[in-house]
Amino acid sequence: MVNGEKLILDGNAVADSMKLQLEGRIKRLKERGITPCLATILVGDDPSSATYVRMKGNACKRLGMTSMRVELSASTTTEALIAAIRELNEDRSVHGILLQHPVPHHIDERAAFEAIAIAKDVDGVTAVGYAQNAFGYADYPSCTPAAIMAILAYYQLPIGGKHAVVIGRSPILGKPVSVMLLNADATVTTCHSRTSDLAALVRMADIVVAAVGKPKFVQGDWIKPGAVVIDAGYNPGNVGDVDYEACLANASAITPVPTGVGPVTIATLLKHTVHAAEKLGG
Ligand SMILES: Nc1nc2c(c(=O)[nH]1)N[C@@H](CN(C=O)c1ccc(C(=O)N[C@@H](CCC(=O)O)C(=O)O)cc1)CN2
Repeated sequence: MVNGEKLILDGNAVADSMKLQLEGRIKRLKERGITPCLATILVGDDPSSATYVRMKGNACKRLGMTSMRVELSASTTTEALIAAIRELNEDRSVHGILLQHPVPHHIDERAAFEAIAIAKDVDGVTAVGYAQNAFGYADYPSCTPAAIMAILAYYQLPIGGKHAVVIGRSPILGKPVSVMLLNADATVTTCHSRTSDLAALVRMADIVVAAVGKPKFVQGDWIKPGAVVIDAGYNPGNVGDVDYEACLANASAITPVPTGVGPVTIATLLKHTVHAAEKLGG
């Protein structure tokens, strides 16, 4: 979509084109008696997480895939969560496993992520998955970073030789998207809470990726005229990490929230699950 000279990067259009490409693959799997199945694990009762998990289940259903929902109480222990993950690792009907982040604070989330079998790590959260992504050959790179790359590719926005500034260094977003942009030949600066003069660094960026988890954090006057702005924020109330209207004034292209990175994240998860079903079979 074009707004004046601005390109509004439409995540629904990208997601629809990805899902269209999956239809034939799912049909062929079903002819072999295999229905791709995503297992989602939700721990606790965070309403946003419950919404995202429900959206993932619904997206599976719409494409003729199945989903298995595991819901554990907020008082679940790390050990009980790992036991549930190991059961799913052994279940031949399950092709992909997604542990919804965040989990309650008393749980060792890293240990739980590491319990996911690499063959079923369709969310790209294990250390092995992360390392494979860093070397550029992961089957299943983390979904939101892969979604960001898919949006840039769909709109043919050049990455090579560009200066990308990533705001955030989380293990499933900021770090992996930094390495993916680096592998696509960008010069990457990864910023975080201890970065000094963040605004000055962002002003030098050709591509800005906001992955900080703070509503409307990125200010319009931080954006260099003509920069591409990707908002990977998902704060309560469907508010992104970017002050959209203010950043739109300077950007050449920008993702909105909602309907930007979010739908492509889910389409990426489906794509990874179909790929896992093709590899693992029934
Ligand atoms: N294990 C994981 N946990 C989390 C991930 C992840 O990739 N793996 N990402 C985020 C949130 N997230 C998926 O889980 C997510 C957030 C938002 C959307 C989305 O499509 N949002 C819609 C609007 C939603 C609404 O209408 O309520 C949009 O942007 O249009 C998808 C996925 C945290 N945890």
